[in-house]
Amino acid sequence: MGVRAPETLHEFEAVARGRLDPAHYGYFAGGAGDEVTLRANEAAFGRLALVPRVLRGAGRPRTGVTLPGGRAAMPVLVAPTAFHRLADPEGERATARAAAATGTIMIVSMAATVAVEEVAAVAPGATLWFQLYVQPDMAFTEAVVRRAEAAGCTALVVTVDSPARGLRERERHSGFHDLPAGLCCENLRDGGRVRPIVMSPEISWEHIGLLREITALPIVLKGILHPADARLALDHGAAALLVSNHGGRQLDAVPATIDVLPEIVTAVGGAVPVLLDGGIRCGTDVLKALALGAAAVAVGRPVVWGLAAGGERGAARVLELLRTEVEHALTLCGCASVRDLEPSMVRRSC
Ligand SMILES: Cc1cc2nc3c(=O)[nH]c(=O)nc-3n(C[C@H](O)[C@H](O)[C@H](O)COP(=O)(O)O)c2cc1C
Ligand SMILES: O=C(O)C(=O)c1ccccc1
Repeated sequence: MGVRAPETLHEFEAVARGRLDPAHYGYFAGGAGDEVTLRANEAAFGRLALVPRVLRGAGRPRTGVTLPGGRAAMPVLVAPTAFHRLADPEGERATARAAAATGTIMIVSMAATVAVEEVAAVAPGATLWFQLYVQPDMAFTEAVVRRAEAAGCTALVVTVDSPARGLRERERHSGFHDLPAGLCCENLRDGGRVRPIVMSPEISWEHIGLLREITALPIVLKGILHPADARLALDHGAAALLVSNHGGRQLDAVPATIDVLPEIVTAVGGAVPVLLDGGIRCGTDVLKALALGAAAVAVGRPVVWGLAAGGERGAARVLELLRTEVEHALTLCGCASVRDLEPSMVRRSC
């Protein structure tokens, strides 16, 4: 039997599933509650159609984008996901090298299993942003921010959809409870111990104000779904917003991200870039989000599937697949760059 290399993101998931410990697969794949939102993210893209333009003589499209935290060669970033060493022994080192090879930005999770300094050191060509859960102990939060700055991260992505952890049945049933011995959240080391990540309902806009004073890094707020919060984010000095429902892992029954994107884009009114993650599984999904006003998107699980299927090469292949699919779809839509996409090129198909 010939073993063909995976050629789509869904094929990468199938290969990863076969290679991962079932408990770890359950952790990566699962969502919260009945997984309504998890399914909705992908399904909502399926209900949208692209309407191409013709005869524009656009030439070979440029896929690059410029964002507050730097430039990316394609409008697809690596979303922050925890625990990459469960998928591959090199963990986040491999992911960062894959991101560097594709010329895109990796958002390093606060819950990474390799320290941010080491991720930066082994992937010198990578542009890294750091994802932060604000910890109630602001002195410790500041220490983590300083580490990210010193490691060379160029933006701070503050996750705001997690005042508590989502209730994840699949994770529980598949038997994932904790990291195995030898692995820990390296960015939470504090002297001789590793602190647990606290998801606190006490975190408020005041903390975002404090962060603004602590750091000069651009702050991206991740997990905005309500237009009123998008406006508050602008008032509090956010440099960009990331429309996200945490891949359906926090509150179940929230809308698919692509369905709320237009409202958020309208509320922001061009003041800052709006990014989106959740359910992006191919190049045309990327074009749909960009046409509806996203400046870029991010992918979470697909990168983990690449990593589990083939380490650094697998993760790089997933990102390269997306890059070529985006370039090809732009060509077929008559676009010279991502800036030529506009809302009239997307319609509901059912
Ligand atoms: C296994 C896993 C771990 C995640 N860990 C984090 C995290 O540490 N911090 C964070 O802000 N978001 C985390 N997320 C959410 C992702 O950043 C992102 O919002 C989501 O995965 C996007 O959906 P997608 O997987 O459909 O692309 C995680 C998601 C997954 C699947
Ligand atoms: O699993 C997650 O989605 C996540 O965000 C997380 C947060 C802290 C530790 C581990 C994972």
